[in-house]
Amino acid sequence: MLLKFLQDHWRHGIEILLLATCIYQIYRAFRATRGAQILVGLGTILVVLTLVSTLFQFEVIQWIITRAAAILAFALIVIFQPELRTGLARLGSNRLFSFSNKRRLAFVERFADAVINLSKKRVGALFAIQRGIRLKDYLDSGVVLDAQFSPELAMAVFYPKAPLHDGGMIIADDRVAGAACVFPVTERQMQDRSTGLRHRAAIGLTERTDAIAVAVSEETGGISICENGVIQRNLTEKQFREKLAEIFISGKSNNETEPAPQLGRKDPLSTSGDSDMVSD
Ligand SMILES: Nc1ncnc2c1ncn2[C@@H]1O[C@H](COP(=O)(O)OP(=O)(O)OP(=O)(O)O)[C@@H](O)[C@H]1O
Repeated sequence: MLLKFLQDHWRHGIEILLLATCIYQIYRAFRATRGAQILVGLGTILVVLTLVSTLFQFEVIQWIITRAAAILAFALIVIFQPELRTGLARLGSNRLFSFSNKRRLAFVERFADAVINLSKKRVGALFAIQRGIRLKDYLDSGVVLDAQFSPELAMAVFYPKAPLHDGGMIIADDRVAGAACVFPVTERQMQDRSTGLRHRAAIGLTERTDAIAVAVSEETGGISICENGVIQRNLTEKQFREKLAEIFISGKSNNETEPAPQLGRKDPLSTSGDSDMVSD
């Protein structure tokens, strides 16, 4: 009986699985974009209208829906062109870092040390770490460096009176690609009205790309990490190291919460001990 059912319907099963995977991947790629809510709203209206008109046989509404569908599809492509670009770029990106595991581990240690030192000294900073999607357009807005990343270099760049402190640093393949880069600021309304431009730029960049953004607040020393347009603010030193390990070493996305290996806590620039971050 069960065998017969499987024989008759295995194609449908695979079809449903394929469709569900596609819809989920498209949803994942577009969910952080500006037009996602509008699309969901429009889709819901269309589905409800179609169901109601079919159920009650409202012929005029059915006629309008069929005629309008093609025009609507074309209009949506034009209206949501920026979102489509972002979404398709995310879809094509493998979200992996192109450098080897060993180099990645060494970089994560150095990067964590750098951010924690900046935080302790309350030096404001913004980093973007490139993954699958290239950040070339944003690099063009700043100054190209192509240098080995080190906590000392990060401190020198973001030191308040340094010429390159304004803007963000782009890190690609564990090297500093450039600094003083301008990132796109999110257009979303923030629940927390105190979220300034640095943090909005971190959110904006990760909405449009698969990069990881890290911001250090000049005001409070708070460390924030941003992935897929979702910001986690005021992380403690331990939380920050764990989050980095989760992203770089276990390769988890920001919704997956399995504990990650903890990184070391050496602190080459700081004179103080291993205390946790100052929070807002
Ligand atoms: N679009 C942007 N791209 C990159 N960096 C930016 C951008 N906008 C602002 N910044 C950087 O952020 C700095 C501080 O901006 P602002 O004070 O509004 O941010 P904030 O989120 O309140 O951060 P903080 O807590 O450090 O004050 C600016 O001096 C500039 O260096």
